[in-house]
Amino acid sequence: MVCVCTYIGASAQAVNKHTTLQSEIYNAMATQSPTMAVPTDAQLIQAQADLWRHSLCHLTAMALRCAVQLGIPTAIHRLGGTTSVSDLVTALSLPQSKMPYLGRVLRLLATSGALASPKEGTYSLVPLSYLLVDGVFIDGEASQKALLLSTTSRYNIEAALGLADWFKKDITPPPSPFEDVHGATLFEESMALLDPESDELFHEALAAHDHLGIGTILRECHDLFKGVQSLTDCCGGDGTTARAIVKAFPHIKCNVLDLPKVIEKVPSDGIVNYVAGDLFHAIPPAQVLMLKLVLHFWSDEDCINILAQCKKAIPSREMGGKVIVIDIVVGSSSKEMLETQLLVDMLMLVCTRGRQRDENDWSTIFTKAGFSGYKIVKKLGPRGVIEVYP
Ligand SMILES: C[S@+](CC[C@H](N)C(=O)[O-])C[C@H]1O[C@@H](n2cnc3c(N)ncnc32)[C@H](O)[C@@H]1O
Repeated sequence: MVCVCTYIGASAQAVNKHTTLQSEIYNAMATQSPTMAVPTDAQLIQAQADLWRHSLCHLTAMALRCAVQLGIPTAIHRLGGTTSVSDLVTALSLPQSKMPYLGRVLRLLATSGALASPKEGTYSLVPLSYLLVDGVFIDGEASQKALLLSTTSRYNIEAALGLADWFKKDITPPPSPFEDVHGATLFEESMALLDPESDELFHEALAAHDHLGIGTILRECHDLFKGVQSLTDCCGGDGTTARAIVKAFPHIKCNVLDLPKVIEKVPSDGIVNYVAGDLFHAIPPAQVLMLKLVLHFWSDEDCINILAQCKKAIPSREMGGKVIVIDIVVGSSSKEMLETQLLVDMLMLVCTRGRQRDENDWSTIFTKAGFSGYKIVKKLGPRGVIEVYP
C-alpha cells in the first residue's frame, strides 16, 4: 500500500499540468481521509464502476418485479421455456413500441442470472425465474411471486429509506424501522388495519418462503426423523410442514402449535393434531420439537425463553428428546452465499425485531436456554439444520 503522504510528495515533484491537477485531487482526498491510500487511476475507474453497481442494484430488483408484474416468467414457460422478445411482446399483449425497452430489461435480468439468454435476443427460464411462474408445483405450491412482490413493495422500500433516521433515535426496546416509518407491525393486526391488501400479500409471501424446501429437507436429512415417535411443529401454521413429515414418515404422531387466530382457520384433516396456544407459555409435549424458520424472527432473549419452554416439553436425550432448529446459519466460504445471508439479515433488521445468527450466536443461545449440546446436521444453501440436545 502506498501511503498518502508519499504519493502526494511524488506527484508534487512532477511538472506537467496533468499531474498538478491530479495532485490537487489527491490533496483534496487526503484532507478528507488521511489514512486511506490514494487509489491509482485504475482503482479510481474501478471504484466508480463499483459505486454505480452498488447504488443502482435496486434496479435489478425492480426489473425483476416489473417482469413478474407483467407475467414474463409465466409467459416464457407457456411459450416452451425459451422465447424471443418479439414473441413475448405479442404473448403479453404489450405495445410493439415497447419491444426495445423490454429487450433492455430482459438483457439486465439475463446478465444478473435471473434469466438465461441462449442466443442474442432470446431468453429462457433458469431455476430462479422458474420459481416465479404462476402455479409452479415442487413438493407443493412453490411460486415465490408473493415473496418478490413483498420484498420490493413500497412498504419495505420506505422502511429501508428510514434506516438512517431510525439509527439516530434512542428508544428501548427499539421498534423496527418498518414500525418506525409505518406505525404498523408486519404480520400483525396493525398492518391489516393500515393496508389489508398489502397485509395479505405479506402473509402470502411468508407462506411461500416458509413452505419451499420441506421436501428437500425430508430427502436430504432422512436420519433426522429416524426413531422419532412424536413431533410438535412449533409455529407450524396451517400444517403444511407437519403433513409433509407424516406423509414421509407415517408412524410419526404430529402436533402443530400455532396461535388461536391461525388454528381456528385450519380445517381438521385427521392427519395432524392442531393445538392453539402460545409457544412462550406452553408447548404440547413430544419426543421431538421443530422450530423451522421461527427463531430468526425473535430477539436473543425471546429465543432463550422459547427454547427454555421447548426443553420442558421434551424427554431426556437418552429417550430421544431433541429440538430441530432450521434457520440460517450465517457463514459461508462462498462470498455470494454469505452476501445472501447478510441481505436476509438486513431484511430482518429493516422489517422485524429479529436477526440471522452465526454458529457462535446459536451456540450461546442454546447454552443459555439450558441445552447440553447441538449438532449442525446439514447445511442446505443458506440454511442449517441443527439438532439441539437437552
Ligand atoms: C415464520 S413462523 C412459521 C414458519 C413455519 N414453521 C414454517 O416453516 O412454515 C410464523 C408462524 O408463527 C406463528 N406464531 C407467531 N407467534 C407465535 C406464538 N407466540 N406462539 C405460537 N405461534 C406463533 C404465526 O402465527 C405464524 O403462523
